[in-house]
Amino acid sequence: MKALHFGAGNIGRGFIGKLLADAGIELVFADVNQTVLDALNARHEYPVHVVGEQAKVEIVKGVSAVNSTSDEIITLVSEVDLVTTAVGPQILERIAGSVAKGLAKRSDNGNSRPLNIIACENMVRGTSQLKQHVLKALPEQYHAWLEQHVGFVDSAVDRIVPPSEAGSTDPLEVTVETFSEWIVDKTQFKGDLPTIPGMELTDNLMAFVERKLFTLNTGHAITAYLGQLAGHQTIRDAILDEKIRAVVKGAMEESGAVLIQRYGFDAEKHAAYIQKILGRFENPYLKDDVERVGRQPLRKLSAGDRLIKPTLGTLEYGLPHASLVQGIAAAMHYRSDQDPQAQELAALLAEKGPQATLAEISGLAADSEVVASVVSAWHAMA
Ligand SMILES: NC(=O)c1ccc[n+]([C@@H]2O[C@H](COP(=O)([O-])OP(=O)(O)OC[C@H]3O[C@@H](n4cnc5c(N)ncnc54)[C@H](O)[C@@H]3O)[C@@H](O)[C@H]2O)c1
Ligand SMILES: O=P(O)(O)OC[C@@H](O)[C@@H](O)[C@H](O)[C@H](O)CO
Repeated sequence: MKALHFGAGNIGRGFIGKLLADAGIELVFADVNQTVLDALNARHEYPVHVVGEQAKVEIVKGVSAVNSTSDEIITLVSEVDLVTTAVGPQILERIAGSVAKGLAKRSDNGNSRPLNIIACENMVRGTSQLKQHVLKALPEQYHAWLEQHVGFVDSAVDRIVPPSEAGSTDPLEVTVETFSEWIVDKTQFKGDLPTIPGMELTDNLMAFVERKLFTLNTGHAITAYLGQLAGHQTIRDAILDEKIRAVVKGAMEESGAVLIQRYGFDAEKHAAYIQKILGRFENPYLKDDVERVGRQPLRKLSAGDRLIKPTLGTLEYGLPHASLVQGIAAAMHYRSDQDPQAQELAALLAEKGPQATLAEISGLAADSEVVASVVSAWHAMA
């Protein structure tokens, strides 16, 4: 079996690529970072530091890499059995063009072996969104062929992988926590279901996607935003701050109450899930900056993402949302010189003020009670 994985970044090297290579799949990474590409092609292996009480270094072997903007992608897509991505939600549209060209070539070549494509991004049904971008770029004459031979499989992916420690000189080295979870929608595959140790199959993906994104990522983002406001550099320092921890736990519980109503989760098990996540944020072996976790605040404040979607759920079911409101207000205070979305957020706030800015980014009604609560929390935090 051969796979093409877009994005040789933290989660690409530290989780998805590692699982595929460990399963004996011939793996080619596609990326745009020339340093990483050159190192992968020079060494064909890299170290993964799995940190925890019993730290170990695992070597991922037998990998190679191509530039994601080169025509090699087209040939690879026409040949491989599996395409995965971990590039960031905003990049999916950018890779869709070459994926579409590769699919057209695959069809022209008469390759009717099933191909499955799995986007491993922090978003709800990211692969389905990639499919829409691919369909837009693919001439209509190939659409029926695509429906017959290409599976677009949605997934939920969970493993905290910060960038390597400052001071590391190896561009390929990656440090990961022990925990990992990759859950894919088994109803969307074409051909036989693959057996890849570490990849779990489900027919109830939405529950898992929302459970992960609206618990871990909701809490993670709020830890980052409140952490930055309180002057903490890392997620660990922030979550060890009792005031922050109370809001983060409160927000995960508020979001959890929505998930319990929506998906019928067991309340006790969900409380244990939250507790475990708090422990993961505290991990003394990982140095995860609030700036990584808070990155791209406009994405994180959008209607379908980790802050607004759970809040909409509380409105739908008439449930409390005071901690989520604190988290949204803190997100609107996020600043980073490295992050264009943080700059855009600051510019919008300066131009339009908090009420109009929040309404524009999140889709919430400007005159709603919840927007008024966020605005007042935002002023209080300033
Ligand atoms: N790091 C984590 O803890 C984690 C965990 C779960 C999910 N995720 C998700 O995985 C995705 C990637 O996150 P990350 O933390 O690995 O980010 P990252 O920045 O470390 O990696 C992204 C990689 O994509 C590459 N890239 C950018 N444009 C590209 C293109 N056009 N073609 C191919 N590659 C391109 C970048 O060069 C980089 O190597 C995001 O959607 C993120 O939400 C991350
Ligand atoms: O990757 P983002 O920007 O969507 O979110 C930042 C972190 O919350 C995220 O990368 C987590 O580390 C990850 O989702 C853990 O599974």
